[in-house]
Amino acid sequence: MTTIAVLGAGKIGEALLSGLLHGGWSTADLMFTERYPQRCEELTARHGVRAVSVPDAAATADVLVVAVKPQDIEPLLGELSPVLKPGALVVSLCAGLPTKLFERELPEGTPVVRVMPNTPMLVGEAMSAISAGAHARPEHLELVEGLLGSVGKVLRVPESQQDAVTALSGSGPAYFFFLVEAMIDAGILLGLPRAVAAQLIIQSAVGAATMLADSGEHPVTLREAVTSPAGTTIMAVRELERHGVRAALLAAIEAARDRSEELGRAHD
Ligand SMILES: NC(=O)C1=CN([C@@H]2O[C@H](COP(=O)(O)OP(=O)(O)OC[C@H]3O[C@@H](n4cnc5c(N)ncnc54)[C@H](OP(=O)(O)O)[C@@H]3O)[C@@H](O)[C@H]2O)C=CC1
Ligand SMILES: O=C(O)[C@@H]1CCC=N1
Repeated sequence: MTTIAVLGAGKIGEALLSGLLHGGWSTADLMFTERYPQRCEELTARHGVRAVSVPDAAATADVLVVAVKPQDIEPLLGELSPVLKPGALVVSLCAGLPTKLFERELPEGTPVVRVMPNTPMLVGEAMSAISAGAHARPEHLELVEGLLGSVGKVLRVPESQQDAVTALSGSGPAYFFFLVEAMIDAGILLGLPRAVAAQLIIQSAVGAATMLADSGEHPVTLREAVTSPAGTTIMAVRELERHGVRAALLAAIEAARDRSEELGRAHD
């Protein structure tokens, strides 16, 4: 069995560990590193996965998944480089960071796969996009597909598209959460109890997402089916257009793409 070490088990690192465990991986095949002992104890208590040092992770794991903030990458790679086993696969989940940064800081020939996942991996519904670095071979991509396939869907993309992917699906769940939060507030505005508003909106989101995923219909067709002539929905749609919600989404996602590019350039 492949052994996986998550280097930096914060939000996404913990989501990956938890998703892998739910996807049938064994605690014996998983490990993580973290900076502070208290965080290590919390994670081990929650998931039964062991905390290790970076040298121990490098000595025992077949795959090292880097999940620290982009701003923290250099010290981690400095620690990892001298202890990395030849042939070990390095998988980066870091927004913006190009594979060439890892290849520059790690021993010559290290295979690197860049991944942009998202937090729904916690419930086995991640969308992950993967790109090979210069030394990653087909079997490395297949290994990463297998790993991430146990926590959701996986797509191969050219690395040049990863900043756009980060802005769309990496950050994407946050946009939906934001929308749900605002719609629940609208229910409060209309005088509904918060718990009722939350149930109405969350189930509507689940239903809409399931229709999008299962029907194969275009979102426009699905929206049109809700929008009755001279009815309620068209009144809401007119307000969404009047307030520039579509333009706001385009600008927001472009800003996220620009930030991803900027995070990468910071390490040139
Ligand atoms: N959150 C998300 O939805 C997604 C995040 N990502 C990417 O994943 C990475 C992590 O993001 P996120 O999980 O949100 O961030 P977090 O800050 O929650 O997680 C990073 C964790 O790594 C720890 N850490 C930092 N340096 C080291 C080190 N040298 N050794 C061990 N642990 C270390 C941090 O500790 P401390 O808190 O003490 O600094 C923290 O617990 C980022 O690069 C981000 O771009 C990608 C897709 C989605
Ligand atoms: O906000 C971020 O930078 C990370 C990357 C994608 C989602 N969260």
